[in-house]
Parts: sequence; structure tokens; C-alpha cells
Amino acid sequence: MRSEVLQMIEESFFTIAKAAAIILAGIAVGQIIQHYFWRRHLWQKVRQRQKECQKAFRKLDDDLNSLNFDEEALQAICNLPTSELQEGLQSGKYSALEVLAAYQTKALQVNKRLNCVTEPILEAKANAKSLDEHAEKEGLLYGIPVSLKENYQLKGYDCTMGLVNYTGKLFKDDAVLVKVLRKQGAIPFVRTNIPQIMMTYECSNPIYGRTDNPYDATRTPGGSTGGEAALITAGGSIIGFGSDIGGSIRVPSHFCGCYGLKTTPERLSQKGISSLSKGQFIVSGSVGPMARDLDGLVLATKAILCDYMYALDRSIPPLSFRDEIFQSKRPLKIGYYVNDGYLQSVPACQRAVMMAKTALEAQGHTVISFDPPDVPRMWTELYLKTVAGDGGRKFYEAIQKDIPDRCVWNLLFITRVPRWLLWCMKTIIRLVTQDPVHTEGLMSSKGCRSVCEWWQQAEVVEAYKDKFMKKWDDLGLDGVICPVFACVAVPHGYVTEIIGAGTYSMLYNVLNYPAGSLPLTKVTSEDVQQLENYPNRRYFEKNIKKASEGSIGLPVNVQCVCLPFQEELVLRVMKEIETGLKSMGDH
Ligand SMILES: CCCCCCCC/C=C\CCCCCCCC(=O)NCC(=O)O
Repeated sequence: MRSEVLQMIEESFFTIAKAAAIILAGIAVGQIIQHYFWRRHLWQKVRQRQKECQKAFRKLDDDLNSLNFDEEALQAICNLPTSELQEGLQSGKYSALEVLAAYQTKALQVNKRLNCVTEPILEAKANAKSLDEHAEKEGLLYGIPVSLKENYQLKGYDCTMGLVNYTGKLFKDDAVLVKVLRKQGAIPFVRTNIPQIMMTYECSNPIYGRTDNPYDATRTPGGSTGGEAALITAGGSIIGFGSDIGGSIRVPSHFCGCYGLKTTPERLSQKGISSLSKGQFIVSGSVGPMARDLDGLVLATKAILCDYMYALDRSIPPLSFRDEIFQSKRPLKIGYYVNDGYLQSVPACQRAVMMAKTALEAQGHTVISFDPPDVPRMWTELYLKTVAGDGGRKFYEAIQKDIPDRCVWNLLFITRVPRWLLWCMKTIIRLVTQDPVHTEGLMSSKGCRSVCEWWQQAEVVEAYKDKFMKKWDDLGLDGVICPVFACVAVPHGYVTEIIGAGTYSMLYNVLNYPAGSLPLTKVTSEDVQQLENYPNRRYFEKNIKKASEGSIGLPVNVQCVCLPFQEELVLRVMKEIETGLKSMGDH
């Protein structure tokens, strides 16, 4: 009797286990099939989008061929500095259509080499014609073609941020800044590439592919405004616009060697700029211009700081460009550093800062040493814990249902690993990296656990800002010069291995200070030789050193920083450095 009962229990157990196994296997197979069809659907969308772009490129090519402009004359237009181009357009020496054709032709050529343009803006031709048909030449940017980072919303276009799921969702209106640019006579003519979700210093996504550095195709142009930096540096655009929440304007400008300005977050309208960080107001994103020369950067900043922007976005303080600050001859007191207390910058970046220091001194300014306080803590406890405040959930949700690009794999990994597991792995990670800050950074990337912690986070960031500003004020500084990044452009796919090098830029996102990126020099063989003395203990240090081998000839920028809403002073410091270098015969 007893054995019969046992047998019955055993049989029922096996039947239930079998049924459970079949159900589980069914679910797993179902999920695999669903995943397969979903991926297939996504890849179809990618191909569809790529076809549309190719069609637009072909149409532009045909249009340009039918115009029959003289190639050499067009090339000569692209070689003009911004001031001469502006003058030539205002005086009628060049027509808007002619200048547009010159830049469209050049952008197509450059794009074949670097893959930096996502698509052309075909309405540009009609815009140029309409400008040429009117007698009045209105606007500071009259007839100047401008390129736009892919996340700038445009009527009739999507903003994918490299996410397949966002393709085909067309916007009904232009971003405020785009409207302002048009009002100032500029002609948006191409859209430029970005890394998927725009949270890294690389530049690739499954829709538009990977952008290469104009100086070395094996290296990244940086990100997230990488397409802009590559296009501008290679001559395919003269003025462009990007966005920056951790260095995305300044770092690609430095990796490629063009000019960039990250503005104070509240100085320019961000209505109509797509981002996954909207709603995170502790470390706010910014927008700003990028350009081939400093005059272009100044002109673009002047043009957008106008009444029309304040009329379109009432949340922006009506603070037009203050020429009196930019033109002032008042001697300045500038702080400088080459080591931010976390990762020492490589010799080339140090040399660039020292060149800037000498140039400023030659212009009669005082330059003193400045140590930014608590940078390692700023990076982990303030920056990472804030930008990934939700534990990276928003980033994860966007990527998880998409085709994750290689440049977001680490982010995907960090957001997936449970906090407890990361905590258990702490000791091993610390041993491997030899860097407690790196380990803290990983933990901080799990974000805040409650609204209460989020409020505290806001307070901690405010306290740091106060501490920093006190140090600045105690020294009576007008500005600071420092590296943009701890090293120069790195090979593709390498950014995760050196991500800590970004503290030089991220600091000024935490602080909300405006900061410019100014090209100064190129890496020399002596710079590379001096890498021998570069520290080689921690994970990031080893990788920075490795990535810097073979970097001879790559561009090196310097970062120029001033207090919030002092963009004009940032531009003045940049100008003083350039003038100083020219007077010393160094630029
Ligand atoms: C120690 C390891 C740290 C892992 C970090 C994982 C969390 C990732 C979050 C942030 C990384 C910061 C990279 C900053 C890239 C620049 C982003 C930017 O400026 N984007 C522009 C924009 O969004 O408009």
C-alpha cells in the first residue's frame, strides 16, 4: 500500500516536472522565435532607413552635377576662413546657392572617407535660392551652410540617436535653435553622426555605422558629437552644432582638432534637442557651436544669442552676446592645471596647456596654478551617480529592445548586473584595476535607490559647486585652462578602457560652467617618448599609455573655462591664447 502511494507520488512528480519542462522549453523557444522576428524587423528598418539616406545622397549628387559649378571655384570657397566667407556672402561676391553647392560637394567627398554625415537636408537648396532671390541680406549667418548633430529636431526628419526604434518618427517642427539659425540666414544642410544613445566618446550606431577620425581612420573622432567634429575638421562644414553632458562637444573637437563651445545649460534653448537625459536636472546637458576657426565659433555664438531665441523660449534669460566682455582689454587672472588629481594627462596635453599659459602671459595676463578639488569623488559620487541616477534604466530600456551597438555594451552590462553582485565583485575589480576610484565609479553607476537619495544627491552636488566656486573666488580667477581629456584620440572601441580620462570635461558639466575646446598643437615624437614617464600602475593609466603609442601628428586641444553665463569671456580667453601664440610665431 505504502509503495503504491510512493509510486503514485513519484509518477505525479515526474508528470508535473515533465509538464513544467515542456512549458519552460516552450516559453524559451517562443522567446527565441519572438526575439528572432523582432531583430529581423529591426534590421529591415535599418535597411529601409539606409535606402532612404542613399536615395537622398544620390539626389544631392545629381543636383550638384546638374548645377555645373566650377570645381576649383567651389574648393576655393571651402578654403575661405569664416570672416571672408561671411563678407563674401554679404557683399554679393558669392551667392548662397554657390556657397551651399561648395559645401555640399565637399561634405559628400569627406563623407565617403569618414562616414560622418547621416543624411543631407535636401530643403537646403530651396532655402539658398530663396535667400538669393531677396535683395536684403539679413542675419549674421546670412547664406552660411551649417551642419547639425543628428539629435537636433528638424521638421520632416527623425532623430534616432542611433536607435533603430526611433527611425521614421518624423518631427513636426524645427528645434528652437534651428529656427534661430534660419532666422539668422544660416542654411542647415547636413545632419551628422553620433554614437548610439550619445553616452560615450565613440561615434557608431547600427543605422549609420561608424565615423572615422580625419587624422587616423583607425581612431575614433570622439563623441558624442563625433560626426560634426570629423566633418568640420575635414573641411566639409564651417560651422556646426552639438550637445554635451559629459564632454560631447569638447572631446570630439579635441580628438579631431576643431573649435567647440559647451555653453552654460540655461544660456541656450534646448527645446527640440533630443536626448535620453531629459528630466535629469542635476547635471544638465548643454548645447553649443563647433567651428573650423575661432571667428566662426564667436559668430555662431553671437548669432544664436538673439531676441528671437528668447521670444521662442521664454525660459532662457534674455542675455544677448556682450561684446564689451569679449572685446575687453582688462588683464585677466587665469588658473591652470595639467593633472586633475585623478588621471594625469599625457605629455602632449600637458604641453598644450603650458603653451596656452605662455601665450596668455605674453598677452599680459597672470597665470597661476589651480587644483580642482576632489575630482575622483566628483566623478564617482557626483557625476556618475547622477547621470546614471536611475541605475541607467532609461538607457537600458532604450537599448534592450533595440540593436545594441558595440559602443554601449559596457553600459548595457553595468545596468544589467545587480547591485549586490557588483558589490560582491568589488574586491576582485579593485585588484584587477588597482584603482579604488574605478571600483567606486562602477558602484555609483547603479544610481540612487530612492527619491530621498536623489534629493540628497542634488544637495551634495550643490555643496561641491559651492566649494569649487569658493576656491575659484578666493584666488580671484577669471578663468581656468586645462586639458580637455587625459589623452588624445584613441583607437575605435577603446573608449571604455580609458573612460576615466573624461573627468577633465565632466567636471564642468557637474559645475554648469561654460567651456571651450581650442586646437593648439599636434602630438610630437618627443611627446610620445616622454610617455615613458607616464604612470603605469592603474587600469586606466596602462590603457591611456597604450592608446597613446602611435599618436604622433594627432591634434591636441586645450580647455578654457569661465564662470556660468560667461561664454563671452571663454571666447575672449580662447582669442587671447591664439593671439598670444601668433605673436610668438607659434600658430
Ligand atoms: C568606472 C566605470 C564607469 C562606468 C560608467 C557607466 C555609466 C555610464 C554613464 C556615463 C558615462 C559618461 C560618458 C560621457 C560621455 C559624453 C556624453 C555626452 O556629453 N553626451 C551628449 C548628449 O547627451 O547630448
